[in-house]
Amino acid sequence: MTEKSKKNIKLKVEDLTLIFGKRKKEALALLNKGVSKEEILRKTKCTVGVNKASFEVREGEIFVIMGLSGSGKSTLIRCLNRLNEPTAGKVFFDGHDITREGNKELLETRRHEMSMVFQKFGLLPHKTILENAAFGLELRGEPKAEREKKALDALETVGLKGYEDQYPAAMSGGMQQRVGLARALANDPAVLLMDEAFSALDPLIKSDMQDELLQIQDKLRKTIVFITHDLDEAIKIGDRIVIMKDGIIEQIGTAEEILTNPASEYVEAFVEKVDRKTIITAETLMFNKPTLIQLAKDGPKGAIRKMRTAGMDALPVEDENRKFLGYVWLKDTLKLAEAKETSVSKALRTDVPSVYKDYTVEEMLPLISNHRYPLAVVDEKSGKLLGLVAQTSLIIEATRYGDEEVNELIEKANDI
Ligand SMILES: Nc1ncnc2c1ncn2[C@@H]1O[C@H](COP(=O)(O)OP(=O)(O)OP(=O)(O)O)[C@@H](O)[C@H]1O
Repeated sequence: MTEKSKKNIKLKVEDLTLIFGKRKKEALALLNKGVSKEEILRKTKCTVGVNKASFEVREGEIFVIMGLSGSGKSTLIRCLNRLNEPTAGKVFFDGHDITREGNKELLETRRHEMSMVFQKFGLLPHKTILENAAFGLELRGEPKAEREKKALDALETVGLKGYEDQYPAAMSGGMQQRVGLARALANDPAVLLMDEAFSALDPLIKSDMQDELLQIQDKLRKTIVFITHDLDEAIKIGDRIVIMKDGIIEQIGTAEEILTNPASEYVEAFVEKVDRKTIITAETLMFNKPTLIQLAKDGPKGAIRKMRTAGMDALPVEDENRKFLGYVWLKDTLKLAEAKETSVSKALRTDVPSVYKDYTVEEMLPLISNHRYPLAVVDEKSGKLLGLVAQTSLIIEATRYGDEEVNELIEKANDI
């Protein structure tokens, strides 16, 4: 798959279950027999918070846990640093099992390896912004000068340089959350756990914070587990997304994987209203074994044969290194054949747009208006042709679920 899948596994969660209530053992036994959450509540008065969750978080990714209220997201993230004690299952951090750590070891892990950013910021009102940002370091006993230096760096990273001496009450919600983030970053943890960190913010500030987080992530490449009930937020910031319902993981995948291949009716209903244009990419839509013309081998006659067999009046051309060169049209190629030319190079049109595999439908749509052939998808580095995206696929994706632009697009497509 992608580069990311080759990276190290930072967190591994195996069959994690958390049950609230006194009769946990009894409830767990029922759960293992397949009894439902409602039935378990009725029989034992215990609530199943998380039900046999398993997943892996890769180093350097933003892993989003998403679900409606009560689906178990907070319970699950709090199991990762054992703020909630799992009833069953394991949590591995860098290969060692956190669920077996003693109190001292656990405290070390929390202070050094995993920092949490909360929805309600959790700032101390009588401490300055600098002291708040340095608070995690103070807890772990770092000398003042060192912790202040690290806290200042972290404040700069989140765009709060110059505010060090202010107090939280003087800051807006967005700024307070930046301090919360700076405090977590100052610890330089391997993993950031963000529990609905932006949910309390106004929409515009929320969007700014998401952008900010993505920029910070570009630089720092932390492993981030991020909880949200907002699907748009999950799609915007998540490298991969988990969708939870009733404590159970319904699906894990990239936004695109989830959208193109929802694992259940629940997920399908959930993602139904998402604007697919901004998510579906060339990589998903392309057919990757297109008929093409090799400039060094195929003369006009060979090219015409290929076009007729493929039923196309234009085909892409590549050189001997499989680099995409452009297109030839049937009508031009026929003229070359008549003139007994031996190469199609005179018919080659190089002024055609090509796209990379991460281009979204939205980015590709403007390219269809004046070109009648499929769009060439080329490798960003080598220029090799990876595949072609048919214009009809673009239109189908763009117009799914009654998009308003449907008529306009179909008209455009008919014109060309
Ligand atoms: N301390 C608790 N005692 C008993 N049941 C709890 C407790 N905390 C959570 N639950 C229950 O566990 C389930 C999962 O709750 P959790 O708070 O993890 O969901 P959530 O997806 O984070 O929801 P929200 O977005 O509302 O915070 C729910 O059924 C909830 O009622």
